[in-house]
Amino acid sequence: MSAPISGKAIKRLILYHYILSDCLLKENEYISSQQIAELLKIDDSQVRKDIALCAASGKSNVGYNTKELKKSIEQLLGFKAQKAAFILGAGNLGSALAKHADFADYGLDIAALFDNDPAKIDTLLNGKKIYPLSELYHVATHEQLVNKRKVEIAILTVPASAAQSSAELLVRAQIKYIWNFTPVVLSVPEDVRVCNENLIGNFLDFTND
Ligand SMILES: NC(=O)c1ccc[n+]([C@@H]2O[C@H](COP(=O)([O-])OP(=O)(O)OC[C@H]3O[C@@H](n4cnc5c(N)ncnc54)[C@H](O)[C@@H]3O)[C@@H](O)[C@H]2O)c1
Repeated sequence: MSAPISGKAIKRLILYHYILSDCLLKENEYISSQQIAELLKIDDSQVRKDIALCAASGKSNVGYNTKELKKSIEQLLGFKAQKAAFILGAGNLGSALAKHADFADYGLDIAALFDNDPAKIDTLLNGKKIYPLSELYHVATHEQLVNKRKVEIAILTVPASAAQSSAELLVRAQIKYIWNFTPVVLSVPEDVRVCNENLIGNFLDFTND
């Protein structure tokens, strides 16, 4: 089995993918690692090392075929493999994420949303139904039995006060990956992975010179 790709490499590869998508729009057939490195203000050798992970090969003097390299990155990062997710908390953030069209391009399909506001329950958001949180287990089971897909990802955008109890419901519904936007350190079993998303942390990191 090949070694897992580091988080930093994944983030750089996604930036290369943005650049390649832009090149394709501009009908640029080739791009060199140097051009990518200059755009991102990083080392050319780093770009070549990352691209080597996709087993893509360039042509001397012209560089990489943009279409092929974009496809190789998509294969490497599994953009085409469909991954279904639930959103818990259909408020400002949860709604914005549910409407984010780009998720589908990266293989992330929002299967359903959950909330506890009676005014939101049974309404549709971007074509996806909002269920009461009490139906989480039932909807997860239905997805598995009827729609033949296991939803293992959840995006947590409830208020902080509801974060831990929601995480416990997610664990019971066999969710294995929680993308946690709440400002709460969740306590979950070891086999459940939590990614804590923190815009303020990123902002402070970025402005902390
Ligand atoms: N990670 C970040 O950088 C970042 C940025 C902004 C907001 N946040 C966090 O994201 C969360 C959502 O923020 P928002 O602005 O969308 O809030 P919001 O109030 O607009 O939305 C919260 C939603 O959760 C629902 N809700 C409340 N209690 C619930 C429960 N027990 N079960 C199910 N649903 C419940 C509410 O009805 C509402 O629809 C908050 O925890 C906030 O702190 C994080």
